[in-house]
Amino acid sequence: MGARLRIAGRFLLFARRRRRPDPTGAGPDDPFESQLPELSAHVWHARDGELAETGMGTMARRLPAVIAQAAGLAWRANRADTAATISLNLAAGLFTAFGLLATTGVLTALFSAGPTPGRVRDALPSLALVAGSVALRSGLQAAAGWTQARLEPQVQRLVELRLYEATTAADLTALDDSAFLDDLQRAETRGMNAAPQVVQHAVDVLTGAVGMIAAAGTLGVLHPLLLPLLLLTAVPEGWASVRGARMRYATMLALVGVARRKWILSNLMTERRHAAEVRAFTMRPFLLGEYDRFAAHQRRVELGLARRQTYVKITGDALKGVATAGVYVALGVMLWRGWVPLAVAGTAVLAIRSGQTSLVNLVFAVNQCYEEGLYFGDYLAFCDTAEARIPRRALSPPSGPGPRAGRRVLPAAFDRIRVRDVTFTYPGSDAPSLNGVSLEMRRGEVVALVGENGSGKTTLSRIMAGLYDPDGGEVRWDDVSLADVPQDEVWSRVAVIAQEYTHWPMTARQNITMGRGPERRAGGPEDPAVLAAARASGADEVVADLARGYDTLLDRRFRGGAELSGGQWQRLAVARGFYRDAPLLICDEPTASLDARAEHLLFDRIRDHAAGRTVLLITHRLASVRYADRIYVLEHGKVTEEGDHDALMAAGGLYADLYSLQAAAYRSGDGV
Ligand SMILES: Nc1ncnc2c1ncn2[C@@H]1O[C@H](COP(=O)(O)OP(=O)(O)OP(=O)(O)O)[C@@H](O)[C@H]1O
Repeated sequence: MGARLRIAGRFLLFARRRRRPDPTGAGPDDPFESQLPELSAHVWHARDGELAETGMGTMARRLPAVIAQAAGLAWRANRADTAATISLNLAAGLFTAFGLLATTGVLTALFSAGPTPGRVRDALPSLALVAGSVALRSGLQAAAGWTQARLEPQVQRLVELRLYEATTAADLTALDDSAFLDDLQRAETRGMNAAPQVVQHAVDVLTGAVGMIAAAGTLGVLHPLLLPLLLLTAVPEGWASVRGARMRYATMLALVGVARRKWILSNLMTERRHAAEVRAFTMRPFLLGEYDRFAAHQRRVELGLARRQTYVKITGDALKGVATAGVYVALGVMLWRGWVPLAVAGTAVLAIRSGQTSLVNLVFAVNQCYEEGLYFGDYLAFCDTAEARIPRRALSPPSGPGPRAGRRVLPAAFDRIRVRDVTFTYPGSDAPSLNGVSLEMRRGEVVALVGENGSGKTTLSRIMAGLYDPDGGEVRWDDVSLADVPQDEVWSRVAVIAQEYTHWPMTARQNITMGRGPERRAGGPEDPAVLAAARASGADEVVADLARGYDTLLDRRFRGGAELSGGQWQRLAVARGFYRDAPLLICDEPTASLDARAEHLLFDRIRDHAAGRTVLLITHRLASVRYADRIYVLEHGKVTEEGDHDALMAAGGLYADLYSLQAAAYRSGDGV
């Protein structure tokens, strides 16, 4: 009963959605080119081909697969609840059929000859059977509703985990790929939520089908001609539902790019970190105007959808009315001709009504199951794509004492790291960002990478950190190539202080340990490693001013949360790098936000830190680079100069130019 009410409610919502007014007359076929040229790229319409497949035949063909997927998902989420949901629904259907057949007994007794009290008495046993089967059916349906309600959150959890497991392990370049990001958004915002819906609608399909079979079986028993009449009423309803689903899916696909742009713009207008710039650069009218442009387009497309859906619904309803009238006329003719007795005709009317209700539910559930199945299909396709983009060597073997055969281990105390002839092009880029780069670092050295903006320093550091795989060439720690080592093992041996680091919305301690260190017990001493890292980076001074010290939550969006300045955040980011205590420390512009004293101190600390370890330092502050053991100058993805400060100054190349420029600015006293 609950399931029926839910279906009926959803049907009303669905019908209401279809009946929205349409003042503009625009539809999803509107040319994007004329209205939103930036969204006309083929990537936004990459799935157009799929639409052509979505018809009644396609639905019939694909539905079993969708139901099988739903069943498999539910089975993995919880076997007992899945088995209970299916068997309880089947049992409820049996009792529906039984109740309908028992009704014939009631009507036969009531329409027989003889005095009324006697006829009523004769009908009582059948009546008791009808009442009993109705009560049992309701009880079984309620129990099925309960097990189904238990199942849905478990399914949701399963699909969420799969998606996030894939996105956090996928190759980093996947997240630079706009097609991947589009698919991710569709999978996350729509596809993932479709999973429990698919399971729910698959159960509704089962319930509707069982109810329908019960009614059809009863009609077949009563008179074989009645069965095709019932099925006739299904065709218009089915046609209208399938067309409606197809239109909605087409619209969703057409709007996916617009939805993503709107989402990006809404973030820009609501996120705290953009708020100051939005005001200072008077970007408000621009952002609002852009948002409205996309929203207006979306509204036009959706109104067009509502208009076309209304036509389809009206046509479907009219055809269904004609078919139902035909059924009753046929029943009348059968009665008139004496092919069926009155009691059977009475039961047939009940069975037809019950069958039609089940049919409406079934058609609606099939339609919803298919529609949600399309979104769920997007989710599954995305998960497959994302999982395919997890490098095969990404993760260490889950258990066991050592690496699997063929896997190498990075030497803990390496002598040297060699980058040999590394080439790398970002996906979708024409020009390589690195073109045959080679360099060498020995243990205990501070090696600096310098070069103008866009010369490839960050890209190279990411390859050395094992975040990107080079297209050509290799990185070796002694005789072990990074390509032969599980990525998570590389990451555990490298600490990166990134140029664009995250302001983790967590406590100051968690910002340093990033979930690695043991949580301090209340009142217990602070982890000495946290204290040492904070001292080395100057984060200890930041924490000393926080109301709850290391336990202070660093996010103003939460009550009691604190906010830090850019330089204070950077000190925490540096502390995070030191805390990891890895043999290779990569510092990409670690002092960009630091004041002069903190910067000077930090370069000293980095040199201290290098003792026994190795540091790759990327910075534009060339005064700090002069003490590096070796300096590599990158230009347009190639190493053009190499040596220590004195050698490079003597060479008189780009390094000498840049260094002299900075030094002159300081000497003249008017440089900034
Ligand atoms: N995610 C990306 N996708 C495509 N191209 C990228 C990406 N990141 C960087 N690039 C390109 O690669 C080249 C090198 O960029 P990289 O960030 O390595 O330079 P950089 O030397 O670190 O610059 P900066 O001094 O400004 O930090 C640039 O031309 C840049 O446009």
